[in-house]
Amino acid sequence: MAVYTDVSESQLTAFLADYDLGPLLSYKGIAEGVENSNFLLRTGCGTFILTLYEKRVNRGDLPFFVGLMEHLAERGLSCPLPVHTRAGESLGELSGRPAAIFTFLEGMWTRRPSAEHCRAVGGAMARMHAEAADFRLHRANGLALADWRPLFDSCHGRADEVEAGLSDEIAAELTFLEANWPADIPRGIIHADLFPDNVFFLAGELSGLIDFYFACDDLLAYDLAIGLCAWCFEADASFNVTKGRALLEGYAAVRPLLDEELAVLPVLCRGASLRFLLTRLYDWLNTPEGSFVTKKDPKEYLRKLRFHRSVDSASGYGFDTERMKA
Ligand SMILES: Nc1ncnc2c1ncn2[C@@H]1O[C@H](COP(=O)(O)OP(=O)(O)O)[C@@H](O)[C@H]1O
Ligand SMILES: N[C@@H](CCOP(=O)(O)O)C(=O)O
Repeated sequence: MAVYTDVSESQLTAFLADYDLGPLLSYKGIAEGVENSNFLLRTGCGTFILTLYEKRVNRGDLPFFVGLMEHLAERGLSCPLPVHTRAGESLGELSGRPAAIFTFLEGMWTRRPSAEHCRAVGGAMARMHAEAADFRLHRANGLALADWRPLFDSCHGRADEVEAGLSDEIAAELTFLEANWPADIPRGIIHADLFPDNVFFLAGELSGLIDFYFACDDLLAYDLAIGLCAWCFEADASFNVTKGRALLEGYAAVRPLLDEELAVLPVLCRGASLRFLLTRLYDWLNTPEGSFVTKKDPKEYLRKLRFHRSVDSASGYGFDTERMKA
């Protein structure tokens, strides 16, 4: 359960006094997510999400995140909208943390993604990339290649507590990625955390995207690599090529992929795996015992990383150039 900061009824009532949302009826911590504290909030005006921003979110980035959600919603992409105070503010302070209230998005995330879910996610990701292209704000990726080594340095001494030899394996992977990371492929604003728990479906249709708090400027195909990692593996760590093909086809139907992007997909997937391996490793070693959060397993991403090392072209992810041209 991700609630790092407690909120008392009197604090919340005082916070809500700036909004036109009617009286507070109830609120409770949400048992999902790992980054921020989220509460399901019911007021006289309906159901909302209250978010208190925690460790990895910089205050200075909040206008980018909130503005991006507003921009995408204006373009017809379904995502939470910040609720404004009577004074027009979308960000405030609650229990010593930056805080905001968002509209509630109907739908549920899927625990068992099918190929059709993957196709829908690919399409939504490509639409997000296209619609965000003219968003006025920018944000460098705070978890890009250059940030992985310092993150590793902060926990490499204890990495072997998770698996023997892990420290050496990560060090070798970092060296490979630093020497082989692509540069000259299309860039833009990416979601950077489009995992199944951040995509809602309702009656079988994709109903919206949430959790834009890693969104940033980066390689568009890196978002696809994150998607392949997050959506297309089975519980036994095998890669499902049918799901991979569906995700890539769903994306390419909206924004065709360049040969240069397809060529570097295996490297981008290795990078995406290492990025989530490292943040999970850091959290695994540093989250205090007794915290109200379900820690995510770093070894899941070690297994994914090892798979990507065996792939040498986009066809290994199911991409079929002839089929896409047909
Ligand atoms: N706008 C929203 N509408 C409905 N549910 C939401 C909304 N925002 C968050 N949630 C719920 O809160 C959970 C955690 O939100 P998320 O943004 O993923 O948190 P974190 O930033 O901590 O990862 C989601 O899995 C979802 O159940
Ligand atoms: N998706 C990341 C962790 C970030 O969690 P989220 O709740 O913000 O999606 C992972 O799986 O490691």
